[in-house]
Amino acid sequence: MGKTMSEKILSAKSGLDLKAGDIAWVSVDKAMLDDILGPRVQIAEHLPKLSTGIKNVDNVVVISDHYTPPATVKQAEIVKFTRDWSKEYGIQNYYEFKGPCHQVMAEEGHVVPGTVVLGTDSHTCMGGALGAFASGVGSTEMLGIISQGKTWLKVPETILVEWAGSLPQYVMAKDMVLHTIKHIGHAGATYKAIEFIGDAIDALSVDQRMAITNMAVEMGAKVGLMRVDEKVEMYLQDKGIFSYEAFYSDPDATYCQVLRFDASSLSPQVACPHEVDNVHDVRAIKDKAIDQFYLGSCTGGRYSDLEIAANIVKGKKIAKGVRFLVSPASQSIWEKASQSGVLGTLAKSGATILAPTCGVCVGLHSGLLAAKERCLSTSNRNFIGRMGSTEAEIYLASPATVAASALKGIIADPCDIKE
Ligand SMILES: CC(C)[C@H](C(=O)O)[C@@H](O)C(=O)O
Ligand code: SF4
Repeated sequence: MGKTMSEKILSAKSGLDLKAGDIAWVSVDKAMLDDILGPRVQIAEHLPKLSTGIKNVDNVVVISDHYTPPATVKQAEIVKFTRDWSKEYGIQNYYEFKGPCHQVMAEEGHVVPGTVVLGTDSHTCMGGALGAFASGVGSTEMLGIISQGKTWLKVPETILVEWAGSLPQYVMAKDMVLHTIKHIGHAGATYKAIEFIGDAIDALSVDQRMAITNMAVEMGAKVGLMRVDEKVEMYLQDKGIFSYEAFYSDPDATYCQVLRFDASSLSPQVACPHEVDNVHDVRAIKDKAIDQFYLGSCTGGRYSDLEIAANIVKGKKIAKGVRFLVSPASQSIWEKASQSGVLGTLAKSGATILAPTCGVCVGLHSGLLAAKERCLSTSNRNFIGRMGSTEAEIYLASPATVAASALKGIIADPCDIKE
């Protein structure tokens, strides 16, 4: 009987012939610790008690991203602690102020097809766009991983999601994943793998594919996987990565569920307060007044996100009285968007450009919402209190929808744009 990508990757990393449901010790190729759930939580305290220390520091990546730039002394202390801990243990792969960890992991070449990448952040699953078994784990589990170089995992069953057809103009990958979440639900894929295939997936850039795998966890999924194709190969070559073993699901692999969608008939989607699966067509919600628009995060702050937003606002001004915050998902995206003029176009429209950070997305600093305010955001979570006041409302949408809406100060359908 054929195997899925998950079964093949975990079989290779365990040395066993595994199938969905099996539990096995699996070697971990890259362990990512972020500043919020990394060293400062149990790990620094208990690691010295383990005779092993860190099994292989080359496999450990530490990224300060939630508290950078620090907005309080406490946050600065956490970043300093994370930095000092990494230095004490000789960890070369330490990054700070570079942007959200998942974007940094991909950009710095730490996510490789056919490998197991585990991180102390739930959106680690974004790495599945590069054909890696990438997933979030807790701090205690991470302590075991860095000291043993392995962990035990149950091989997940796989839900196959096929997106056929081709996206209409201004309909994006974010709309595809919001529509998928609407059908599967915020817990419908608990401990499953979701494999995304189809012409509309293949047509996406790697940047855009990452918006989809990033939100696999918003359906409860362990991993979100996509095939390694020539676009992924080019992305990796650009990072100097040429040798790896990519795995592909067999034609006769077994799936626990198969969902098929048509991208050609998809319209812009929006997740309404206060659940990520409270998804509706924008045209059913539009005209709702919005106070703050946010273009950023590891879900919607990549270059192609900024570029489509800049193309929409070019030569225009955002609505009076609203805020349009833009935070590139990494330092290198910031540089590229600065050099290309994309950031300048956004700024000229009235956007406020912020440093690459998690802060706005997770309500730790920058862009906090006051009571009764509404935010339309390209990020991935909209639960109560996520971005500031518990009396604020957060709507999740694509970069095109956020940009088109910022021009009007209300939720607007980008497909209504007159060229
Ligand atoms: C690390 C943690 C605070 C959280 C996560 O694990 O995803 C955060 O990054 C988020 O997006 O909610
Ligand atoms: S940008 Fe948001 S979703 Fe991504 S890692 Fe940071 S806090 Fe989490």
